[in-house]
Amino acid sequence: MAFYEQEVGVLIPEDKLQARVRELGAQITRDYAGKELTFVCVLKGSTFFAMDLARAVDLPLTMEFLGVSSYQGGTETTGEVRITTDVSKPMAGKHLLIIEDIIDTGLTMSFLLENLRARHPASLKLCSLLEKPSRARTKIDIDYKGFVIDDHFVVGYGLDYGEKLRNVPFIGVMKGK
Ligand SMILES: O=P(O)(O)OC[C@H]1O[C@H](OP(=O)(O)OP(=O)(O)O)[C@H](O)[C@@H]1O
Ligand SMILES: Nc1nc2[nH]cnc2c(=O)[nH]1
Repeated sequence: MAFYEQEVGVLIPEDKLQARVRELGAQITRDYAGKELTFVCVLKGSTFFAMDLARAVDLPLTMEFLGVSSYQGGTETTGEVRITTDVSKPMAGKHLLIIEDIIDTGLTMSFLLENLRARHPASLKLCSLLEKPSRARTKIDIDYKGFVIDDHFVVGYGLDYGEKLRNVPFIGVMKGK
């Protein structure tokens, strides 16, 4: 029995996740053909998704990582978004695709879009595995979207509960919460 089975129920199973990742990868491959694409992966939550998606994109892409934190390990946003790790190169003139795990209130992405736009990229688009529209506090346009979910605090496939459970292989919900 896996360590998480007693506390985590399945919301989106692994095979459905992987199939959707392959579809998104194919779409991104078509849309960015002939362009130099840079993934801006948002730490820490998007890492599992970003690694699988990168392998599903048939283009010579560049990977950058940008750390932001606002939940501080809890289940409610603090409302204060902080950059914890910045990208390693200038972003000016590049075709950027932000890779995120979830758009919930939208506060993190609103901050990030403004921050990256100010660095004058050639283009800036957003790919998010999940969207939770019921809790949106600001409108975020998602160019590539995996799944729309109801109002659950989800875990797994990169998403944490108190910094744990990121290595659960599916998108899950906490049982009894
Ligand atoms: O739309 P919002 O309400 O702003 O929530 C979305 C953000 O919350 C999570 O990050 P978190 O601050 O928990 O950091 P982490 O990715 O390191 O877990 C998640 O990875 C998103 O970046
Ligand atoms: N783990 C986790 N982090 C989040 N950050 C914003 N929404 C969520 C969520 O549902 N789960």
